[in-house]
Amino acid sequence: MSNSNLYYLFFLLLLLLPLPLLLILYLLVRPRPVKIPIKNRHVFITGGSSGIGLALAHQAASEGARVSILARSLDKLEQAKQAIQLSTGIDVAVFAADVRDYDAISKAISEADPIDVLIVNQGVFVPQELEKQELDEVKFMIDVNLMGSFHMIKAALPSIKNNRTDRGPASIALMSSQAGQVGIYGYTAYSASKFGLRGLAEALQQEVIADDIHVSLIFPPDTDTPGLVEETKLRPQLTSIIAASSGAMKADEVARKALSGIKSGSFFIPCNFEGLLLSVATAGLAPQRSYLMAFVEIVAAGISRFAALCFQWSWYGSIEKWHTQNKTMALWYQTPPPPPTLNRISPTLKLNSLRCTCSYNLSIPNSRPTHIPEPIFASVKTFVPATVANLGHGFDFLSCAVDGLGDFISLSIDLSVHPGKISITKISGDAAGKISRDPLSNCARIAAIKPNGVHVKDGGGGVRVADQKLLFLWINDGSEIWDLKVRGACCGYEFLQITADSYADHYKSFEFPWSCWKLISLIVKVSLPWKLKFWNSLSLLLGIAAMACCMNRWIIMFFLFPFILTCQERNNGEQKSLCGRLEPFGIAILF
Ligand SMILES: NC(=O)C1=CN([C@@H]2O[C@H](COP(=O)(O)OP(=O)(O)OC[C@H]3O[C@@H](n4cnc5c(N)ncnc54)[C@H](OP(=O)(O)O)[C@@H]3O)[C@@H](O)[C@H]2O)C=CC1
Ligand SMILES: CCCCCCCCCCCCCCCC(=O)[C@@H](N)CO
Repeated sequence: MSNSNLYYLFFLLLLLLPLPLLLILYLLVRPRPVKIPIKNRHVFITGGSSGIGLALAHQAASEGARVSILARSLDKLEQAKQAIQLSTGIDVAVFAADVRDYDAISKAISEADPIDVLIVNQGVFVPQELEKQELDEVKFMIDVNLMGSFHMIKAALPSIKNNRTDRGPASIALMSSQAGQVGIYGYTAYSASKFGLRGLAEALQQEVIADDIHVSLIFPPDTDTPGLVEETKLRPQLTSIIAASSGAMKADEVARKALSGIKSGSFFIPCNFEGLLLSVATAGLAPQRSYLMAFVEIVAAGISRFAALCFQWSWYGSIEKWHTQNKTMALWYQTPPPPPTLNRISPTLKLNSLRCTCSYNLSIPNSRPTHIPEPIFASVKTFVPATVANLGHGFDFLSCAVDGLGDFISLSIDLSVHPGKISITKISGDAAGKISRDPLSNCARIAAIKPNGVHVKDGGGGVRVADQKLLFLWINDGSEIWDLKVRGACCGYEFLQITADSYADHYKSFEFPWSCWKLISLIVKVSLPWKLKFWNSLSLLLGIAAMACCMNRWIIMFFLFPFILTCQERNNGEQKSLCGRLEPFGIAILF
């Protein structure tokens, strides 16, 4: 066979290579694919009175299933029942029982119809570092999330198995969490309880496959539920930071994904894109019914491990950053800084804006730690009310600090409050669009200042210069210049609004090279005739086009290289054909 044919064969093979693998996987995957209908079948949902469980109950009912829900509080169950009745017209059976009480749930199950789809969804989550967490709380999570699931399944199995062959395939779905696929800071107990469910599910699937029962594990990310609202109040900051790696979802969306996963009998049910990545990365020895997913798992194995390592790199980075900041914060509080001094450098003329501003340069003695703590807030919006609420007795002023990155916060002060006190009526923050999902990189923040004027809270500091009737704030490293704009007077303090200019921004206009450059560009702008500008732009465009052409050729050469060689061979070494003529050029570019 000639060389050129070999090349074609090679490319053909490259295209066809996946097909045999797909065929093998199609024959290989176990357990076999299955469809689990829910219409007219009995779906039993634990924790069905709130959040994800409630959303599941709603959807199952609206798809024509007979639904039962179980939870501890009868009140919440009744409310859920009414809500579902209202929206779907379907009557839901309710069972009040605690999953930790085996007898109570056995009784509930004996009263319920035979179960076709059991969704073990109840769960509790109290995030806390293990060192700080009470053992009672650890036990509580393991008891409800893991032991509770054992109780439910063991109690329900006879009801699920009963006459199964006449009733079609059944499902046992367990509500895990993405924190049940990867350990997350602050979730030692929670993650353990959810990882436990995976072992339970993998083993159980082998035990019940002969009874046509199909096990699913659902892995939601943070989901907007009453449970999550409670959880976020207690969450360590690092837990929030790391959990934010996966986008938050609505309970309805999670329920939709979960239900469709259950109906298709999937063993792993991820709920969002990050969840899909996680499921691929943690596939391990889990059963897989879908040959397509098995194919993805095999092909993406290497790259998903790489992605996982990137995530770990970023998480450990956040943890390190957080600890550094905490250490500095502690040091900061130990050594109260000497009061900063205020030097007026005003008025100054800014070349770039031709604006006359009155600036104060606040110099801070070097006795403080040089690394300035940066408080970490989830976002200005969520932080602000919390700060106001946390303002302890003795703080008579709450103000805001802005770093040099263009963040901006505005306050409204209640002028009717009598002198000596300031009452803030509104605070709004805008970190110039820079509020990111990583709170560590957010800079806008609030400082509360005690009457003696030098106390620092949350990394801010302030000084009251009584005779100038001015209250000044510094927050960052002291190298910044703050512009104070006097907009009104209140309680003897003569400002309402602070805007900040960063050091760099402020001085940019005075630095020689910068001014010089500005001057030149101004001259060029004003004096360059339009014709010249036109030819300039044209030559630039031509340059870009030429570059693009080169790039293209490079890419073409790269892919066509083997073909070019074949062409050359076909021409008996004479470089007559187009390919032949291009070849030396291609080689030149390639090397
Ligand atoms: N929300 C989230 O961000 C995520 C949640 N999950 C998991 O999803 C599941 C549901 O969470 P979510 O909807 O947020 O939680 P909610 O707190 O909103 O609802 C929990 C449900 O479980 C019930 N429940 C709690 N403890 C028991 C118990 N001991 N016995 C019986 N029922 C109980 C509750 O009712 P009652 O209090 O009346 O007993 C309620 O119906 C949990 O397993 C959770 O771990 C997974 C990933 C993310
Ligand atoms: C290839 C690798 C991809 C990696 C993606 C990583 C994403 C991990 C995020 C984990 C989020 C955990 C949320 C737990 C939510 C939860 O269960 C609590 N709210 C309690 O209910």
